Amino acid sequence: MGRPRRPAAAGAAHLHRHDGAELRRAPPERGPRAHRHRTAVDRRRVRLHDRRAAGDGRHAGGPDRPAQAAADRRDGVRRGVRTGGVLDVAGDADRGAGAARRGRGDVDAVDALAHPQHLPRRTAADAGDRDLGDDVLRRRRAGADHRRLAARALLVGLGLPGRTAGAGAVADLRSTPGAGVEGSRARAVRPAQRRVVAGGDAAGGVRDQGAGRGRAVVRVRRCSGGGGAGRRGVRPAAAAAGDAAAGPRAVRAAGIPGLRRDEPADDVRDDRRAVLHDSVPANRAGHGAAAVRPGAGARPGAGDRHRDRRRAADAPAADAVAAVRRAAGGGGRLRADGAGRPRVRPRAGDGGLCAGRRRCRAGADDHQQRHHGHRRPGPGRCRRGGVGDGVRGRRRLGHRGAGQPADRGVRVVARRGERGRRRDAGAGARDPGRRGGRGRVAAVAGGVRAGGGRRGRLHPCRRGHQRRRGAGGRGRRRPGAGRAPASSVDGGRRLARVAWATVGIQIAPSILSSDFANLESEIARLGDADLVHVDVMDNHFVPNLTLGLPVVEAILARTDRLVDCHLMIDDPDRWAPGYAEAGAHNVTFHAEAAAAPVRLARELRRLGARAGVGLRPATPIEPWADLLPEIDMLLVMTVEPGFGGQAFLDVCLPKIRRARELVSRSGLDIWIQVDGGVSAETIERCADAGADVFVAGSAVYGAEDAAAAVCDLRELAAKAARGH
Ligand SMILES: O=C(CO)[C@H](O)[C@H](O)COP(=O)(O)O
Repeated sequence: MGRPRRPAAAGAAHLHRHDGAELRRAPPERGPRAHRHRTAVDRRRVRLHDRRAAGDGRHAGGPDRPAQAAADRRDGVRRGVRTGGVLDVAGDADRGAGAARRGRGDVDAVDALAHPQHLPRRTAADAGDRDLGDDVLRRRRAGADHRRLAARALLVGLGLPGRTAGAGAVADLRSTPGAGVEGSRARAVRPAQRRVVAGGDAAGGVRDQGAGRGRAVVRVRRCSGGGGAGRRGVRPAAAAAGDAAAGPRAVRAAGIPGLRRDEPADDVRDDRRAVLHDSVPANRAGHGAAAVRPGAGARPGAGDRHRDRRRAADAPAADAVAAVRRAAGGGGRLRADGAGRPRVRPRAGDGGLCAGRRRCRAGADDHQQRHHGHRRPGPGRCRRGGVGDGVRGRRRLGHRGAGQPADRGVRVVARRGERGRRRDAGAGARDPGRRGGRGRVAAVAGGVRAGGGRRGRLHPCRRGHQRRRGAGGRGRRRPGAGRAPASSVDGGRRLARVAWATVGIQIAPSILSSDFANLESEIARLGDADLVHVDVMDNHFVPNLTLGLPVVEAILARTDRLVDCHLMIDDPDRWAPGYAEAGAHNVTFHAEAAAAPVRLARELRRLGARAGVGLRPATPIEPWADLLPEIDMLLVMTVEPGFGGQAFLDVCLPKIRRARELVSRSGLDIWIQVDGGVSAETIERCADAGADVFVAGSAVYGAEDAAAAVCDLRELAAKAARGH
């Protein structure tokens, strides 16, 4: 038996949806049968309509909207914003208002601007309360074309779980007296003028002020706590755990038009903020608007400091938006040009001894007598003049000046009779701390050959086996130049003769093989080592766990050696800058782990470190050919990274050769470092292939005399390199 037909439409209530479609419903019949045919929404709507028709004073003359529905709608909008969007995201829309009310961002959210069919469906009950949402959406859509790329990023950002993306826009719709954008002139506007300047960051919020009073402004405010904001100032290590659960670190480019590559989640959030910010008319982009500039997001730990600097340097909001757009499109980044990287960090003193002494195996007084002709040098006499003042924690001076062509200064070997007198090279002088820099070291008969850094003479350990390396690649000995005397340990007398050398060969002992319980003394016994190689492993990128930033900071505080950080970790985009900021001389991240290597390299340089890129044995060098100008060092792994003491992989030698060819052809001065299984047996092969920085762990710390091992390795490498 069929269902009884509903009564004819005569007398039916006429309701209209917000799009104008008429809703025809049966008149409010009383009785159980009629109720069975109504949805819950229908029941409520019709009941309210009946009440209104009956002259219920509460709704007389008001919009066709029950108070509860208005509250629901407002709640929906609020939650839509909270999920990082302006309104409901597509997934929520498809699931209906209920889902939207739950305020969940959908990881697969699609671009609502590009696909209007995904705009949220609204019920008639919502129609009267659509002003805020529709207005915002309309404006967003109108402006979508010219900022499509960023808008996509925005909507990708919507897909980030609420804890991260959502926290970026904690909405707070309250009926409080209206005010403009926080920090700017407070003023009320008509509903049609509403604009969302939402986004902000984890510390930002959106407040619809005066909703329901005919005046509404969405207000950006800063607040502490909540979401990512609560992590501001927390050390990265602590934040890591939270973030691991918080959401993706990168937004996959695949399938997302406009995204050319995987983007770090943080950057996408920045883009999202920029887009939202862009919806603020220029004439209203006051201080409050500046609060949502890109980069205002809550990245924990060291990132905050970078961001704060960027923020301080940011131009007006419109410029910032443009910059972010550029960044989204072309891999650019809000950064300085990298020139004149300031790098200041505390350096430990050496108790009045020169750097050469620290590399010399002779006793302190013997060293002074033999190499300086006196028992104790005055400050500033030695190669690292000024450093050895015995003052712990003093800041290193003499940073490379802005615009200086990196490290081209020539070291000076003092002439006889000029001992202790430093020859300053003027503005082009290299940072004395950058001994291992890309420059050359030269001493020429009769005096200074070229404007060099503030150097003393070379320690004997380094003479005679240094080679010159031209800007065009691996250098040959300079024609006509004599070899440094085999034995110049004569108090400096022979230094009046020709002696030139370069710093082409560098030995970087890896503390991975040292006694971790005595790191300070283990580093102190490295003799003439150029760099201290620190292997940071996270048990994700490699199956081993070593140490992290706090230990590196401790090392930096206790040695004036140059620290070379090799980050074998996931997500270096996030963590590597912290090492640069801490004062590491060189920070190497792995090509296989970085989401945006160019951006990261630029950031590292901006922070004053050299940027290195590491390649596992199976990772080709060729894709990096065009990116060489962005980096300072290529690290060719000659073992699978993770552990010391492994056997050298000869199969990696061709890659070292190809790397050297590429670098030579580029005309750039880029170090080529080898790491893994480097020993007295293998170092010559590496040097012959073109490497110039050699990491050695077990070969140095496994030796009885670590300092002697360093000298021996250098000697072998230099000999092999001289063949070039
Ligand atoms: O990065 C490394 C391991 O992943 C180490 O630096 C390297 O292995 C040095 O150790 P050894 O010289 O003993 O091979």
